[in-house]
Amino acid sequence: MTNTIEIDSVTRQFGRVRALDSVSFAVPEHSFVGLLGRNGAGKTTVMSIMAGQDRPTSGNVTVAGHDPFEHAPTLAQISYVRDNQRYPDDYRLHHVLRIAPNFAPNWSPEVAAELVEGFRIPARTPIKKLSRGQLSSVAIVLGLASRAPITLLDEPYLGLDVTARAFFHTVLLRDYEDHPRTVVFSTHLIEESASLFDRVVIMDKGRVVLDAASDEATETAWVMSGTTPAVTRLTGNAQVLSTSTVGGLMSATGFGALDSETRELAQELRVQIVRATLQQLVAAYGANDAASDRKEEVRSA
Ligand SMILES: Nc1ncnc2c1ncn2[C@@H]1O[C@H](COP(=O)(O)OP(=O)(O)OP(=O)(O)O)[C@@H](O)[C@H]1O
Repeated sequence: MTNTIEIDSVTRQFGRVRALDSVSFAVPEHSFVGLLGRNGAGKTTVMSIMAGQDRPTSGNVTVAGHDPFEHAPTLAQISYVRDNQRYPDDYRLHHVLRIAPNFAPNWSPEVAAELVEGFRIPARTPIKKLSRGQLSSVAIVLGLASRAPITLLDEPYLGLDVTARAFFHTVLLRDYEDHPRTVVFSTHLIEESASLFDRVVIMDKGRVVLDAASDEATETAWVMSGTTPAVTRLTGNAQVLSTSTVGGLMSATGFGALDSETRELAQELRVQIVRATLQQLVAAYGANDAASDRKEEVRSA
């Protein structure tokens, strides 16, 4: 499979802050990748490098075969949605919709019209007076109606109400199926978006801590709950990412295949083992200080 985006040993230093620390991962063509992690993990930094708006301090980035920075043919293939989009003061929606197709050769007026109506974006209000959610809606209209081969969505949901988010998912999935493209999507609303992703890249403290097919990631992650001594015994040799205790009970979230012996012992000790959700997995990596010191190798269970 061809990789549309390749990030190779990328480091980005802002003064004393190392926002990205030797980050490597690839985004296969026409895949839908969830870029996840805690505040400050480095998601926006890596996305703006992919979008050609910033350059790494060291390392290499290839998008559609080129370094995207100031490379016009590559930039023309990218649609980048983030929350800091600025518009001229007197702009209203129709100004944006008139200009956008000049930058997007695959522009779909039908998708734009459907989104504008579904999001209920007011046509006459100046863009600078729109609400937070309405501003996000305008950015999403640009991001999706562009039908860019490479679509980068950085927290596109800010301020969007629950109905708007569900509507956005429906249009996004339908249009992605009809017009396949490579999508990188960063969000903190993990449960809501998990079904969209075929791959997930989890970052923490500027590093990639997990890069896997989403099914594989959750099949290999587990949550054990039971009495503290029992869970402690069972997790003795396992890779535990985070634990919490309440009274005499413990819950541990971990990653890695569990053998049949461990599962039998769990039954004996009345420890419940369930598959972790993507949200539990991301939360566990974010709570684990050791995880960002290594990148997990994914093994099938
Ligand atoms: N221009 C900058 N100057 C200094 N530090 C920066 C700059 N841009 C980002 N950082 C720092 O780099 C780190 C990564 O920031 P980034 O915005 O990539 O995180 P994020 O994962 O997108 O977070 P969030 O989920 O909160 O949006 C943070 O510690 C941030 O403070």
